[in-house]
Amino acid sequence: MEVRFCDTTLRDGEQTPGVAFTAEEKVAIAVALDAAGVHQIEAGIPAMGPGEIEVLRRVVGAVERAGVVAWCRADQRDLDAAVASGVSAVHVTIPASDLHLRVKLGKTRAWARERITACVRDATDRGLLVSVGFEDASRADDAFVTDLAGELRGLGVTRFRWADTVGVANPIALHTRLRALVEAVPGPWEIHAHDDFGLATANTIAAVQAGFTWVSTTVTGLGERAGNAPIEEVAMALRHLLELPVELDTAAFRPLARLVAGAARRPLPAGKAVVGDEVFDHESGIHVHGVLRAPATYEPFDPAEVGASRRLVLGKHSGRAAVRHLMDRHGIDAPDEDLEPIVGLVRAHATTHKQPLSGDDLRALVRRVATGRTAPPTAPRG
Ligand SMILES: CC(=O)SCCNC(=O)CCNC(=O)[C@H](O)C(C)(C)COP(=O)(O)OP(=O)(O)OC[C@H]1O[C@@H](n2cnc3c(N)ncnc32)[C@H](O)[C@@H]1OP(=O)(O)O
Ligand SMILES: O=C(O)CCC(=O)C(=O)O
Repeated sequence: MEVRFCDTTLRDGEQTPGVAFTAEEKVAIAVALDAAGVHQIEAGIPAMGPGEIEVLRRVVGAVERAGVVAWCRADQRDLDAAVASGVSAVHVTIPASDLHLRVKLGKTRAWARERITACVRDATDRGLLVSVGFEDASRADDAFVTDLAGELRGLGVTRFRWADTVGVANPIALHTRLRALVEAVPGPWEIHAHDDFGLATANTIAAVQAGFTWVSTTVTGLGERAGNAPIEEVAMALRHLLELPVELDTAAFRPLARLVAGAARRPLPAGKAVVGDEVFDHESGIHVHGVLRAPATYEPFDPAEVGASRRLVLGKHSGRAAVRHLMDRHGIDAPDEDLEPIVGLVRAHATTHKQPLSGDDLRALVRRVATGRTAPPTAPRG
């Protein structure tokens, strides 16, 4: 089974407070996502007005392989705007929880049923492909969602999105709930997870294990509040933890992450899983000792798979194997008896400077140890 990706960097990603992409940035990100092989790009919200409609038109014109979908409320005016944007697919969202229906909108479940049914009919009559999103599904009554999805499936909905809008799902309970849902209403289901408790990727994987075949992701997890499930994490976890085929160009993730980080003005953390600058660095003595024998000892996959390379760095936690390896790499020679004192100086240097040592730093420390060894003993006092 191949899992399909609907990337929403340009919709939910851009909803991150303070983030606003220009038209050029949106087109560039869409083209990069397309080149990376995502199946569908959720490119924006036509109801926002003429500016967004024009950007959507440009994205539709620029993307070659992926489908482009416009996000809509369950409102005919949003569908009008989507048609004006030139997309052939719309994603129409209806709040599913009573909290959202009653408290936020002052509406009932009957209203939701009537409204989304009318929108789906309207959209299909206009020749649009329609997916339906259940907003706040994780806090909704499962029976309501199941019944409504069953009714809508008969109207030609291409897939359903189950949204954990405020990130409150937990992977184990989610798996049970979603498996029952897929059994009751077979067909494509998409998971849209938020990361408020740091569980967006875990919940996305759990949904796939439950039978969901589409995942909603954003580059680096950009999105409302704590964000969404990061495309790079979900793709690598599907491939390596579930051993599912992932046909995306995973080497594109790192340049894509930098493109989005720049456009979003949100620096990429060095330790960001898969795409951070330093996630393939090793410093600890035991790790470097192992990696020198077999990288798999301390790496879950080959960094080359995402266009990265491993670095062995010298720091406070280094051991002799790392020091010897880096001395060899930099063409520095020293007898084995010097290794222990060199490691001691490496620790002290890293603690003082709070960064990995360069080749020149190491050379200077090796020289210091050699000088201390060969220096004549100081004369005793007195
Ligand atoms: C969980 C999510 O991420 S949902 C997506 C959220 N994204 C955004 O809100 C970003 C873009 N949004 C916007 O630009 C604006 O909110 C617009 C253009 C959609 C609407 O703007 P406004 O007409 O000024 O409405 P406003 O933002 O104040 O309130 C939201 C409106 O949408 C309605 N609404 C909210 N969700 C839905 C829905 N799924 N279906 C139908 N109507 C909905 C609300 O009832 C409210 O309409 P009302 O004022 O007629 O009662
Ligand atoms: O598209 C949907 O249906 C869900 C909208 C969303 O972003 C969310 O609920 O978090």
